[in-house]
Amino acid sequence: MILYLLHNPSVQARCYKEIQDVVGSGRLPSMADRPNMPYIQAVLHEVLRIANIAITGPPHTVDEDVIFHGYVIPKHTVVFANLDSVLADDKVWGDAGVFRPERFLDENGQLVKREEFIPFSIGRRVCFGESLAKMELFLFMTTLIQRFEFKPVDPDKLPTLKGVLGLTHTVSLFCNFYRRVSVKCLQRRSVIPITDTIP
Ligand code: HEM
Repeated sequence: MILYLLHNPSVQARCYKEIQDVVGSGRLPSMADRPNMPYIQAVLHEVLRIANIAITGPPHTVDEDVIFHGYVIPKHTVVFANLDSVLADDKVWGDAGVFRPERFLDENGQLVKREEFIPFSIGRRVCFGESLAKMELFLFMTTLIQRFEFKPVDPDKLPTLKGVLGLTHTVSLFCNFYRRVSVKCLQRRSVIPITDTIP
């Protein structure tokens, strides 16, 4: 998410404004704030869609012969579900390659559920940690954006959005964290240590 915020400073600014409007600077964001922060939720959805970390999910096998779209998949064949075939499909999203959080908002600015949003897969083996992951992402990102502004190390050269495909789909990121003035208002025990540049 930090990488996409570096590339989209106006999105970062709008996230910060929503945090200021709903939480302010005097306390930490909590899960009780989440329903009141549709824009940040839309940004998280868009990051999970466009930068899906588990493109195929783990391997599964079919436990009986299956005919799928005219193809015979014999019993015990190892199969991978290509989640990106939906998450990055222009026929579904129109402009799948574009980072556009608004696609998850309705005309009133409220979060909309899209059945094609499947970064955690679907069905019986859907990700066991989906709720936990969404909660962690919300709390981590709102807390970080409340305290820091993310800026590229070299303003003339943004880090690449191109991912590295391995067991998971990942990126390498170098970025500067600038402490926001408002952080002074937070209680000391809630201040986290920082370094200027994170790998
Ligand atoms: C952004 C974060 C995460 C993403 C995108 C993600 C995505 C996925 C995907 C695509 C699968 C494969 C589902 C399938 O086989 O069809 C999966 C499985 C699984 N995930 Fe996650 N996951 C995330 C975080 C977590 C976390 C935080 C936990 C646990 C604390 C977790 C626990 C699991 C488990 C246990 C399975 C296997 C479920 C099963 O086979 O029944 N995941 N996840």
